[in-house]
Amino acid sequence: MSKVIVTDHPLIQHKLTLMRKVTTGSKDFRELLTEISMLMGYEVTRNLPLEETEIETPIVKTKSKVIAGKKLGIVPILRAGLGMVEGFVTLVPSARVGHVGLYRDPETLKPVEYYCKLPQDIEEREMIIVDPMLATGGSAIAAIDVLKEKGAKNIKLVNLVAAPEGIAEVQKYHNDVDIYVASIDEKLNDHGYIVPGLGDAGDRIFGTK
Ligand SMILES: O=P(O)(O)OC[C@H]1O[C@H](OP(=O)(O)OP(=O)(O)O)[C@H](O)[C@@H]1O
Ligand SMILES: O=c1cc[nH]c(=O)[nH]1
Ligand SMILES: [Mg+2]
Repeated sequence: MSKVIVTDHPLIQHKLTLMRKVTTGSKDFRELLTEISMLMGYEVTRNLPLEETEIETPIVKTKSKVIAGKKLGIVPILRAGLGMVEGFVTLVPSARVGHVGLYRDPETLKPVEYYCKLPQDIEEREMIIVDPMLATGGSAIAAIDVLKEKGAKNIKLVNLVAAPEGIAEVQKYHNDVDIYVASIDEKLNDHGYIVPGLGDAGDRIFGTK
């Protein structure tokens, strides 16, 4: 069974509270999401392998550690996932960025795919899917399906807020994918929105409502 890691660092929890507030506008919402993404990225990359390399400081020659050639790919689920990209690529500037475009049909709540562009060497990379919201789990499952079809072997999922229903669903279909979340909320409402949640993440990031 895959792991569910709740990143409960106080800074993440404080910033998430600010994001949840209905009075927080798009500018602050985006900035907070970037800051939280960096803090979550720190946890997600915790187990990257290290190797020693020879360097020279102004004082002596010495051995020091660098990340051991592990290649990363960041894949935001459009649109809302875009809000998490800057935080991750700030931490790992060499990461490639793929995009999967999915929207959730408001009636059926099923994901509809409209775009896909991924790095070519996806099978050699650790792929990190990012999306602020994991609600029914349909979008995350569809994105993981796409990555696996294109050859990805090593996938992690990073969400800000998750519903228990969505976590269970992802684990049912993809039990090899670890899930990182800042909060597991209470439930979904009748419209498939997370309660208490933070509303529609895409609309809040881009100011479309
Ligand atoms: O777990 P699910 O039930 O699939 O719901 C979660 C999805 O819904 C939202 O996207 P939305 O369809 O609102 O598209 P947007 O990002 O373009 O706003 C969110 O960003 C997730 O991708
Ligand atoms: O609560 C939710 C559920 C799906 N998508 C969102 O943006 N918010
Ligand atoms: Mg949306």
